[in-house]
Amino acid sequence: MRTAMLRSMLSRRSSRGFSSSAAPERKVVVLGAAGGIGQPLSLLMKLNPLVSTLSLYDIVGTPGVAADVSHINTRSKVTGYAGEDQLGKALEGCDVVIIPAGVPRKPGMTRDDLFNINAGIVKSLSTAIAKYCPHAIVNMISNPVNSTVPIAAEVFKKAGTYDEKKLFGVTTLDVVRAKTFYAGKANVNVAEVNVPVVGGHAGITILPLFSQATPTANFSAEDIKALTKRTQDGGTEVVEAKAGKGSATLSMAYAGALFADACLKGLNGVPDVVECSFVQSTVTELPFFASKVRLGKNGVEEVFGLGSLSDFEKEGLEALKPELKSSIEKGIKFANAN
Ligand SMILES: NC(=O)c1ccc[n+]([C@@H]2O[C@H](COP(=O)([O-])OP(=O)(O)OC[C@H]3O[C@@H](n4cnc5c(N)ncnc54)[C@H](O)[C@@H]3O)[C@@H](O)[C@H]2O)c1
Ligand SMILES: O=C(O)C[C@H](O)C(=O)O
Repeated sequence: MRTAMLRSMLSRRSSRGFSSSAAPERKVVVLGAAGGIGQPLSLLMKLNPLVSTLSLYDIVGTPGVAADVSHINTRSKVTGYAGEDQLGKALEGCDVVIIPAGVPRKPGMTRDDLFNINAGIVKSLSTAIAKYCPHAIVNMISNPVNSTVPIAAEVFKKAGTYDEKKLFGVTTLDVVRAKTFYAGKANVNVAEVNVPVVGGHAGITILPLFSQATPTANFSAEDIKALTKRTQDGGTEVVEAKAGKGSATLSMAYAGALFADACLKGLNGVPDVVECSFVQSTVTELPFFASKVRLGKNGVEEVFGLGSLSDFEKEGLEALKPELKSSIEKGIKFANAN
């Protein structure tokens, strides 16, 4: 897609209520900016008129990405930071921190197989966030999200900076996929489709609520089962197609940019910004759970309940709880043991 088209698309989405010159100053940082997700996500954040300062951090490779992205003639000023000694500068004054830092899956792996490497990365980045931008909104992309979000929460609690309204596991890609697959099957305009996706972000913990999808479609139980499975296995579909060269990067960058844009709109006081996200929750007995949330000036303004579920979805909900509970507990245990 040509840059002008992308820019106009994003600015139409983003500037509701603001021209870019009237929008408040907002600093956004991408941690892991030189990676497969980080690079296209940095591009999309550069196109977002709600961003005034774009900070790009990675352990290596960020100067090149930052120089490249910085030539795009949009509002934000871009700075690249490479290596741990520059992490503080990258984070200072940030309103939104987006974290796609960490290793991706290869075929045959589960997201939990990434825990051993990514848990440590997320823990050290969260420690730095608590120190340098304790009031920032955090968008966690690094897998396994079901564990990395609880890790960040524990780190922030220990540092005395935890604000449950400001920590988000990014599950937007599940919603993006559910919308695409539903629209394709129903043969309706995907731009008009809405599907809540709840639970977590791994396998059966991803629970799309097709009974609440709009516009409604008359699908058989078998169709719903197949759509649910395809949504749950969407990440694996990409991992297998990439055959060892990583997982979803482009669709994830799109989803990450959508979610960060929603957070910025919320911060800027745009009303009725609602997205699904994995947050601290009392919707079920689990301490973290993805559901629809309303975003506002303080981050999460309201966590919505699940609404009415079909019998199939009720079964899915009960089935996902043990796995999600154990992934959450694994994250909490790691953060407190190390
Ligand atoms: N939430 C989701 O829906 C979703 C979707 C796709 C991928 N992911 C996850 O996102 C993560 C990144 O995927 P990718 O394809 O971009 O991987 P990648 O390997 O292409 O990029 C990761 C980047 O992180 C950087 N990095 C490593 N340690 C770091 C640290 N301590 N600080 C800063 N940067 C660091 C690497 O240098 C690299 O540039 C993976 O864990 C993947 O599973 C999540
Ligand atoms: O599947 C993965 O490992 C990456 C990501 O979580 C996804 O859903 O695409």
